[in-house]
Amino acid sequence: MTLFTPDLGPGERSEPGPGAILIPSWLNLEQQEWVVGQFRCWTQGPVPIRAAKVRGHEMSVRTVCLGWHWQPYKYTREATDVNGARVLPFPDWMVRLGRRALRDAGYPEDQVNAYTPDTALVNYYDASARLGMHQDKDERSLAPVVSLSVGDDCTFRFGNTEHRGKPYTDLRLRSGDLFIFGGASRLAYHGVTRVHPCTAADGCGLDTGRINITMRTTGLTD
Ligand SMILES: O=C(O)CCC(=O)C(=O)O
Ligand SMILES: [Fe+2]
Repeated sequence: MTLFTPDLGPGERSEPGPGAILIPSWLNLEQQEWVVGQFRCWTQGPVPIRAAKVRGHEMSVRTVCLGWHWQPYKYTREATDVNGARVLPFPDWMVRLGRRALRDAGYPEDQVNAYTPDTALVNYYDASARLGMHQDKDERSLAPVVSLSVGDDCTFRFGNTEHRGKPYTDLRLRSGDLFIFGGASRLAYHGVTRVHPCTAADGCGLDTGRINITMRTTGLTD
């Protein structure tokens, strides 16, 4: 296991894998707190936050979706595995935020402007939640996935595109960090091996646990 611990200042970009970009403290505390406020609204419904079931087993992570509802192996407009309600729309501000993420990561302006994510998976991890190694491949588009974290730190395992095993790199994602799965890393295996309780930045808006938002492009039309 390698531990990727670049000595990065806030906002400094690094590339832990080809096309994978990490920018620490990309969101400031005020923005983090605002995102947490949005999260609290999203969890109120119409589709409540829930633990998805993968092959009959509840995940330890709980998820609420925007734009399209993710259930293992597919996206639907209605949360047919929860209460049948239509998920909240994908907010315009999140499209703008996604574009700013790509711009700050160094993407060319034409790709920045073309970036139009249409779904977000918003995960909540309590202190014991984990996410096994997987690829984000239920989307038909290979547009980059933009990930934002708020709250407690986690150990994020960033692997290879072939299988769940080594080589992988363990890196610490902290409150406010931006991570992008693009280019050759778009289909890299990844997971969360642990959450580090009581490490959240003071003032981030979340007392316990961790929120992660991944915005994605489904490639689907109604
Ligand atoms: O929580 C994270 O940092 C990653 C989340 C993730 O991989 C997913 O929702 O597919
Ligand atoms: Fe993922």
